[in-house]
Amino acid sequence: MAKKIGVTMEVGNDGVAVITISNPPVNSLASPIISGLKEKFRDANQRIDVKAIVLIGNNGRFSGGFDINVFQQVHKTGDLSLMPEVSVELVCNLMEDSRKPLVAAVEGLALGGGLELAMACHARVAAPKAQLGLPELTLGVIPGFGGTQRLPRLVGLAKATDMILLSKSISSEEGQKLGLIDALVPPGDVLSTSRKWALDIAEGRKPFLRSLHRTDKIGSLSEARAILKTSRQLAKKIAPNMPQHHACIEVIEEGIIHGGYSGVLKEAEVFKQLVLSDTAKGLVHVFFAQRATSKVPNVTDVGLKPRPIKKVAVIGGGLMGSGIATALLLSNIRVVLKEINSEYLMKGIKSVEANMKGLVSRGKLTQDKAGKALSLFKGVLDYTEFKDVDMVIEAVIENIQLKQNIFKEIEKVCSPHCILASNTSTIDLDVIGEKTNSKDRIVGAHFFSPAHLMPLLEIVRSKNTSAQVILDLMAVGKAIKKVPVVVGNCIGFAVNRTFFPYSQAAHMLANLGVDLFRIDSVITSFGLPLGPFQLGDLAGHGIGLAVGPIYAKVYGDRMFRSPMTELLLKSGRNGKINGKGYYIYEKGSKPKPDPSVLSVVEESRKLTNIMPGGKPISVSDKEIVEMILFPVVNEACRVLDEGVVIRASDLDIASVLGMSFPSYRGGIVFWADTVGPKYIYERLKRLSETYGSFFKPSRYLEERAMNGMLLSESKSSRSRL
Ligand SMILES: C[C@H](O)CC(=O)SCCNC(=O)CCNC(=O)[C@H](O)C(C)(C)COP(=O)(O)OP(=O)(O)OC[C@H]1O[C@@H](n2cnc3c(N)ncnc32)[C@H](O)[C@@H]1OP(=O)(O)O
Ligand SMILES: NC(=O)c1ccc[n+]([C@@H]2O[C@H](COP(=O)([O-])OP(=O)(O)OC[C@H]3O[C@@H](n4cnc5c(N)ncnc54)[C@H](O)[C@@H]3O)[C@@H](O)[C@H]2O)c1
Repeated sequence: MAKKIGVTMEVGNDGVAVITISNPPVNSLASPIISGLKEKFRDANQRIDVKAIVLIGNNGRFSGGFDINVFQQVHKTGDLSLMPEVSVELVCNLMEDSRKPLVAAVEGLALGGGLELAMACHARVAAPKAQLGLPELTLGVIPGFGGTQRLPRLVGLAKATDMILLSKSISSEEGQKLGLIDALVPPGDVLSTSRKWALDIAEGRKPFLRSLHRTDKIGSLSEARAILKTSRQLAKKIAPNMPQHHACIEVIEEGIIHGGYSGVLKEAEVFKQLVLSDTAKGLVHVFFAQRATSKVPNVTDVGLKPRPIKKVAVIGGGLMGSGIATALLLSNIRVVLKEINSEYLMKGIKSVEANMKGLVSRGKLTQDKAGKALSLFKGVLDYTEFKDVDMVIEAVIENIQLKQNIFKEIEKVCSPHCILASNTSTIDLDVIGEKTNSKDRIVGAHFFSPAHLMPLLEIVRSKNTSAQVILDLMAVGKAIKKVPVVVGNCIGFAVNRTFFPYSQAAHMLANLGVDLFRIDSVITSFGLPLGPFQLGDLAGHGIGLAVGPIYAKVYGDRMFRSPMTELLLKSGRNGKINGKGYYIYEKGSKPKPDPSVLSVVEESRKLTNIMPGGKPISVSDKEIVEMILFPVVNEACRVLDEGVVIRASDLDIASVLGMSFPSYRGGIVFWADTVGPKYIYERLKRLSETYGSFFKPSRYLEERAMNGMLLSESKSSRSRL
């Protein structure tokens, strides 16, 4: 059925014109909606039978804001004229300055431009639990329909800057306490109350308030300056590489000093500059890339329905199993946790409890909800409880035989519809399921540590996994608030495989004489939260040593073998776990670079002996970024070439959510396309001539560079999924 897009107006016998936005699913403000709104407001203002106006969104959602597809079109074409003029003509002239009162009837959500339209009305009536916010900064822009000026005037400057800079939405209940919402009424009464409110304003029983004209919540100039100073410090901390946070504060300040209308004009100007920034391009790409992961050919488009998953068994209560159990419990899924003996079981149960406690102490979970989640949890030492579980997630130590035996056992005790998932990081799923007759039910559920916090879930599909099982796991992933990305079966899957050259390149640079703390600092300035050495400390060097040979077996032709990890472990440094790695870890303080680790580095340098002429190489910060991240791009090319991901943007999302690659750079492939495949190819070629095959450009990269194609272009990519 075609989507019904448009704006309608109906005038009732009471003289109230109800203007309705219809653009499923979120009533986004696409161009026809904006022109429709202009037309209807003009019409309502001219008609003598209209005394007052109510603005509402169709199907219980006010509006999800400006149509983000338009940003994407502007990015593709560079044509800013695609952005309609809204903030003055529609929002100020036709709405806020209208002679007839205007009330917003807010249901479901009012986000971005949606909330901005509501704030231009003369009152707001809302249903309970509606979501209100200005999330524009997450898209690399600032609110552009007057939100930077009206929100501070309605809720106060401190709260408004907090909501805008952190893109935090609030509920309509909180909105009412703050003064953003004038009345909170049951869902069925929103429209009737709004009509009455609009008439009350028209007939002088309620005040005719124009948000932009208000000053009562702004405070004195010195108070405002103090708040903006704190906001600038916050922006520097949370978004050092992004322009929109600072730009937004400047725009808010303009309105404080020179008045709201002046602020609106500056807002429109800055908004247009930011739409074309690289940051906006990256973040808008990530917005759509994340949603695209829900579309899996032959899985989500063949009429299958996800089956309900109510009870899950987790085998292994170590680091991963306890995190996975926590994530499931938090979404009200019953969990049985199986361990090998009561001591380990108690440890696993305590870890789950500690995870919950951590969330409560950080204000992310109420004590009540934690208690409810734990009431769904049971520890076991045998398979009795497995007979009625809908899914098993195996998270025992990385041992092929052990996993094979476990799958053989659970196949016998679980029901024939039960999904059999493994959280393995490195073992081929076909091998894990080798001893079973249920290969279609075997699937990888690859979580990232800590599993209850990290947002990515790689769903690993073997050649036998059924579409129904993939769909069910996608639904569970969403239910536990992860972003599921379906990937193919290979060593390292999509994320760990793409990023295995990350630490190896760092080791090569360190062995070439570059200071390892400088490497970490250059990479964090680029935007990754941890440099490769600190990341190694966090994961634990024992894991690095165990996994190395597995990768070497398959990708040996492009590995840099460094003795540094082994030397590090020999010197008693296993990273954060034992308080000592490249950095020193002390409770309550930030990791400190440990100068005494340099003797380990020196020893490694002697053994590898790769410094040209025995002297440290001299490299710029830019070269460090390239030498570390271009090999990652090179591996990403192989992942695309082999069809390990369905589309390039899936790898972008996986890199952002699994490796914390900066979202404002759009993910690993998007960033590489911004830099240019030809440039990356030429740099890698030069590097491979100097430093060997670790840097050798892949065939896919070479082809794209030679043909002037982007890495993300799908022409020759062959998905194996
Ligand atoms: C000038 C102004 O100041 C500028 C702006 O207003 S910029 C826009 C500000 N608004 C936003 O950032 C809100 C973005 N949207 C969201 O956060 C969420 O989509 C939501 C909370 C509205 C709904 O979430 P949810 O129900 O989980 O649905 P979700 O899957 O995200 O979206 C449903 C569909 O609507 C689309 N959509 C959501 N918001 C959209 C928007 N503002 N524009 C265009 N499409 C949008 C999604 O792309 C998705 O499309 P698909 O089905 O084809 O993949
Ligand atoms: N550590 C990570 O960052 C990470 C990330 C993703 C995936 N993984 C994978 O997750 C799995 C578990 O890793 P981990 O780091 O949690 O290991 P871990 O050593 O912390 O925990 C493993 C647990 O499994 C238990 N166990 C062993 N045999 C068992 C059996 N027969 N029945 C029940 N319990 C049994 C052990 O007692 C132990 O508590 C591995 O396959 C690993 O590759 C690890």
